[in-house]
Amino acid sequence: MRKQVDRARRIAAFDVPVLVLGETGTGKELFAQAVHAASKRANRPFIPVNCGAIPRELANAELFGHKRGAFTGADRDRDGHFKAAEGGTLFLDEIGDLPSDTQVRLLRALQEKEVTPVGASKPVKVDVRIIAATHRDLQADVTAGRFREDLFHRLAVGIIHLPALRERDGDIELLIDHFLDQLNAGAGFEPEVQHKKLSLEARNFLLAHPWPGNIRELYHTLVRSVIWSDGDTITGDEVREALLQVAPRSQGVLDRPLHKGFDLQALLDEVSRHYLGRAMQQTSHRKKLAAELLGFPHYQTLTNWLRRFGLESAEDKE
Ligand SMILES: Nc1ncnc2c1ncn2[C@@H]1O[C@H](COP(=O)(O)OP(=O)(O)OP(=O)(O)O)[C@@H](O)[C@H]1O
Repeated sequence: MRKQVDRARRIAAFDVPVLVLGETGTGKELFAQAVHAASKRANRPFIPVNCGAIPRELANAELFGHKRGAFTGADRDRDGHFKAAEGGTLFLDEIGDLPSDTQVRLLRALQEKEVTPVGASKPVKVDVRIIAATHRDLQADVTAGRFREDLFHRLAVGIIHLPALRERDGDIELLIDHFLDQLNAGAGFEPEVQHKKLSLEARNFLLAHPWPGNIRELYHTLVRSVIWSDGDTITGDEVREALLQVAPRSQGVLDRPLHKGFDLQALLDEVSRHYLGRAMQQTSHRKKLAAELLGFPHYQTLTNWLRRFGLESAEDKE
């Protein structure tokens, strides 16, 4: 984590695109804001955009703007997010969700420093720094042909890789104390000052949890613990109750309705893909360890499966 903070500091000083990778809730947006705040663009706008939330057919118009009459419903000229971020930073979250023609336009914007609004005949100059982020394995998306390789390299000039909370030995405890202090000091609650502490059991439970939702999940679990606990000492049971368990997506594979069009092979592929991805992530892409975790007798088997599912990544090691 320290290495990534150091990297962010250095990158901030150079006006290059940045790609922030990390699971959900690891602090990608917070890092993007920090890079912006430490850059020479600090007093210009920081515009966050969630690419995953834009309907595919509107992606170009949302980002680059459109002219009146460019499509049904375009009743006037509209500026896009690029224009809004002029002179500042555009934070493109979930960049992996952008449709391929928008990826082409974005690459052009990065290379030529100009964008063409939908329906316009001439490009306009823009001065915007792009910070992109994704929780997906973008390198695997490139290998599988879902994300443009040229755009990936262009964005990854400044690359920051945020570790999952469970990989940050010792930091969970620091964050627990930090958030608890914040909540005790008020943080918008009534009564304004509290003296909530964690029992040893509660603390040990929090330290042992794998935190798939990372820092966001830890923070909200603590908020619920503080609100729900009766006394000044938060008990193990209260913390357990405050932790909202989200069932992993693979759960329920045995309960899918059997109907016409049911595709057993697709379901098996979904499960395989899920566990392959998890094994690679958990072993920091060390294939021998991942093969062992998955119970493959030979590690070549894993290599074959990764290829089959387009999950090979430049980070893979023996
Ligand atoms: N180092 C940190 N210290 C304190 N709070 C943090 C830290 N990192 C992240 N957070 C908090 O955790 C929450 C999630 O952070 P953020 O939104 O930056 O994550 P993200 O990786 O962009 O998530 P997503 O991929 O879901 O958009 C925010 O409330 C943020 O303030």
